[in-house]
Order: sequence, then structure tokens, then C-alpha cells
Amino acid sequence: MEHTIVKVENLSHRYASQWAVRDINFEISSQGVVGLLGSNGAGKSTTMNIICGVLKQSKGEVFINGVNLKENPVAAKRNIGFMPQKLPLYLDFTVEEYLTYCAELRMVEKTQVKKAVADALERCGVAHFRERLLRNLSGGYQQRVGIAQAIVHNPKFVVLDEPTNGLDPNQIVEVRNLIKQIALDRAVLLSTHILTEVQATCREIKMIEEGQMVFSGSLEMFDNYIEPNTLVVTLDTPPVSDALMSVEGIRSVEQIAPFRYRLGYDGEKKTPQRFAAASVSQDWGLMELIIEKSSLDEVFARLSKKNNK
Ligand SMILES: Nc1ncnc2c1ncn2[C@@H]1O[C@H](COP(=O)(O)OP(=O)(O)OP(=O)(O)O)[C@@H](O)[C@H]1O
Repeated sequence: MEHTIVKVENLSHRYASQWAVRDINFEISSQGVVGLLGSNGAGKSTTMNIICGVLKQSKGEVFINGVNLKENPVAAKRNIGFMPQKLPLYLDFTVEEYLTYCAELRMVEKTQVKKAVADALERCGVAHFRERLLRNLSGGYQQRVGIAQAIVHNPKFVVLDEPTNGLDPNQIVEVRNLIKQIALDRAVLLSTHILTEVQATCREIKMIEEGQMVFSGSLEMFDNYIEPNTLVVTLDTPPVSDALMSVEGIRSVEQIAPFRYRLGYDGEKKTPQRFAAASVSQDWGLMELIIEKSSLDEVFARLSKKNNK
């Protein structure tokens, strides 16, 4: 059963005199990928560094699996895995030596290290490269090892900072699949600038702007954040525009192709249904009716205060 694995309460952080994060509250549940979005300088890294225990917050509390990170950092960190943007790889180590070193750093019990390393190698699809030097792996495989070091101690919560940065399209698909797979039995917080990545991997989104949380909800809610209130219809035997306007709730008509129209409407749920009924009763030959959605980029721009200035 799902439960809360990360709880952030009234989190604020100040560098010298400037507040980078102001009064952020959120929870993350125990499974699935949560996307952390925000423009440059929004406060994502600051937030991630605090919830990974790398940076101590000025105010507020972070609980990992119920353990207060500030008060019990060692116990809380047993359940945190972190893959920073710049991978902390020692290039002269073999994959297996490196993961063994990471397991020891993460205080995996001595008798369990071998098994923990074998599991991480297997899960991240790098077992066949266990004896290869890290410097001789491709970018995609180095990224897999980066993910393996984040899960080697089997934490309940993993933070990945821009994990597909610099990869080629095939490697991107593979790493995204791996992320989805490791999120089947743990929570993953994924920071990215790439909105298609969010669409491909995340079920929930948190967006930070100017240090404050401006959105927290499902991918679907994010998708529907701006209702463009337009329909696109294809009519085989269209009437004159005035007739289309006569349907209650239709506010504008724009012809975009010979049989295709974009109709502005009042946003009422019933209006598209009313339009479909009118098309049938008046024999306009309705072939297609699409309620248009905003793109993720438009939603991002709307939520980003900077872009609205
Ligand atoms: N060590 C620091 N000292 C002073 N100010 C900092 C420091 N680190 C970050 N800041 C400032 O805090 C704010 C938030 O920065 P942060 O790095 O958390 O944003 P970000 O969303 O991760 O941005 P990016 O996507 O560019 O990495 C910015 O205004 C940044 O300039």
C-alpha cells in the first residue's frame, strides 16, 4: 500500500541575504516518479540538496519515512539515494569496485555488500560490464551506473537530477525506462528541464518558481491547467459560419482548412455536446470533434512568473 515517504514542512532557505526557497510544503508518496520543474534559478537544486541532506535548511523540517532529517541525518539518509547532475564517478574504478565502494559508504552491512552490488548491477542492466573501467563506458551506461549507486543501499526515496542530460535519443529511452522500473517499488523525484521527459515518466508534478511552489498535482491536472476553450471540428457538409455561431455557447468561428474549423466556446462542458447534437440534427456531417489542450510548454510558461512578466 502507498504511504507518505517524504514530508516537507514550511521549508525555507536563505543564502546570505537572499531567500532561495520560501515556505515550501509538500509530500511524496512511496511509489512512482514525481517531476520537479522550474526555470533556471527557481530553487530546484536548493530544495533537492536540502531533502537529500547535502544542505541544511534555514527553516522548516524534512521527514524521510517519518525520520526528521535534521535531527537524525544518519538514519534518514539510509532511505535516500541521490544522483547529482554531475555524476560522482571514479573513472579508474571498475563498475563493480565502484558500486562496492558506494555500498560501503552507504553503510550497507558488510555481509550484505556483495548481494546489494549484484542486485544493483542486475537492476540497472550493467551486470555484463561489472569488470569494465568506468572511463570505458558510454554516456548511457555511465548514467546507469549513476542510478545504480543511488539505489545500491535499497533506499525508499531516490532523487535524480537531470538524469538524461547529454544522452543520445536511444539512451534517453533506455534510461527513462530504467527510471520507471526503479520507481515501481520506491519514490523517485526527478528534476528536469525537458517537458517531454516529464510527460514520458512522471505521474505527478511539482513546480517551483522564485522559491515558491506554484503547482503540485497530477500530470493530468498540469495538462489541463489552462483550458484553451477551443474545439476543432471537421464537417463534411458545413453550413455558413453564422449557423455554427448559432449553437449556444459558441463564441467564434475560424476556418483552418477546407472542412475544418476552430471554434471558440464558453468553456461549459455542455457546449461541445450541444455542438455535436446540432451537427447531427442539422446534418453538417460531423467527422471529428477535438477539445483542444494546451501544450505542456504553455502551462509551464503560464506558471512561470518570470515568463509572464
Ligand atoms: N551557494 C549559493 N550562494 C548564493 N546564492 C545561491 C547559491 N546557490 C544558489 N543560489 C541562488 O539561489 C536561487 C535558487 O538557485 P537554485 O540553484 O536552487 O535554482 P535551480 O532551480 O536549481 O536552477 P537551475 O535550474 O539553473 O539549476 C538562485 O537565485 C541562485 O542564484
